[in-house]
Amino acid sequence: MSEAPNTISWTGGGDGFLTLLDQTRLPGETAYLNCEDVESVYDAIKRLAVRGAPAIGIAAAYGVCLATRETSSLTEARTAALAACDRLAESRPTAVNLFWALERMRGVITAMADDTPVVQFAKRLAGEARAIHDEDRAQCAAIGRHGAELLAEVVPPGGGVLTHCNTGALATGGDGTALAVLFALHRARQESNQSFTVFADETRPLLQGARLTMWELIERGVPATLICDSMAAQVMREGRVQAVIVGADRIAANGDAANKIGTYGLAVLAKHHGVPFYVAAPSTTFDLELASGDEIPIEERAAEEITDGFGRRTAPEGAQVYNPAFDVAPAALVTAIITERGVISPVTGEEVAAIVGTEIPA
Ligand SMILES: CSC[C@H]1O[C@H](OP(=O)(O)O)[C@H](O)[C@@H]1O
Repeated sequence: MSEAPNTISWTGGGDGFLTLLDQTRLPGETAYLNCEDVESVYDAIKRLAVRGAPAIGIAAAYGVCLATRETSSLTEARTAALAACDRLAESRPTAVNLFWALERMRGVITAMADDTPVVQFAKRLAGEARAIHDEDRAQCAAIGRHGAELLAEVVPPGGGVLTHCNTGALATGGDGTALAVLFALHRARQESNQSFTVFADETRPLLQGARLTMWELIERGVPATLICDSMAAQVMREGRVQAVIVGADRIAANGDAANKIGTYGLAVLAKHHGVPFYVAAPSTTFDLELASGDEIPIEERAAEEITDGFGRRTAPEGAQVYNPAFDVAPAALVTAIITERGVISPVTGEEVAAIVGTEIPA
């Protein structure tokens, strides 16, 4: 089983640079982007060269560190870093991890004493970005542990688990969220040869499932079957799936979870077929200021992602297109939310508050 891909890495100290595995080139090419300014990080997030709620936050945190290059005074460095936070916050609207990470960087920027040398300021920023990265890595491992324990009771030997989009090492600073659970369950079952199959939805329009999840699962030796999004109902009806597990980009205080478009439909299908539906996400994906999923901003993306999705135009000129990148699974359809702090079940505002209502580490 090969190691996790090097999705995001920072080279150097305060004057370092960010390297991103360009996910738009996978699985055919393993290509890296070296980012030395804020705008290149903004662009990488915008076009999903780096993607996935936790990974977006981590990349943005490192992006803020790039703002201090070419500055010679603390005032100049602080102004540039705060402007970087504002710019990176404009990249994508739904994944709350982006805004959580930027708020954390703003806290460091504003707390810095006025007589701090620029070199020390830059070093402190890089240290905070690295801490955000390291914390997410540990959160992924904990989500994997909690989730594998839960799914071990639900997925029999030779059973199946369906997942949507990509929630692995490519989407986080560690092994992933939903995929971390599946990697951990696979490791636990390897010794007794009681494996299971992952059914990966291709996840139109950008095919994160076909391109990225299948790549991660194959690389890690996890049995996987690729299906079209439209096949999920049939696969459940045939009894091939004993659980559905997905990630999240923003979870409201009542447990409503926004995730890649198509997730809401899977939650409805799972309910209809009596299949448990799990969401895996770190506490940094919760937005307790939002009472329900109705308040979660849903990103709409370019029509060309649908009309030109296979390298050629597949829809007639002038076709009207609607391309929401996310939808919301209501808490009532979610069996449990698996976090690094434990499992939220039943999914109610009270249970959410009990597990993540405490102070989210700053
Ligand atoms: C571990 S969070 C992954 C989450 O992010 C994905 O969205 P995108 O590929 O647009 O960044 C999708 O919603 C995944 O569940």
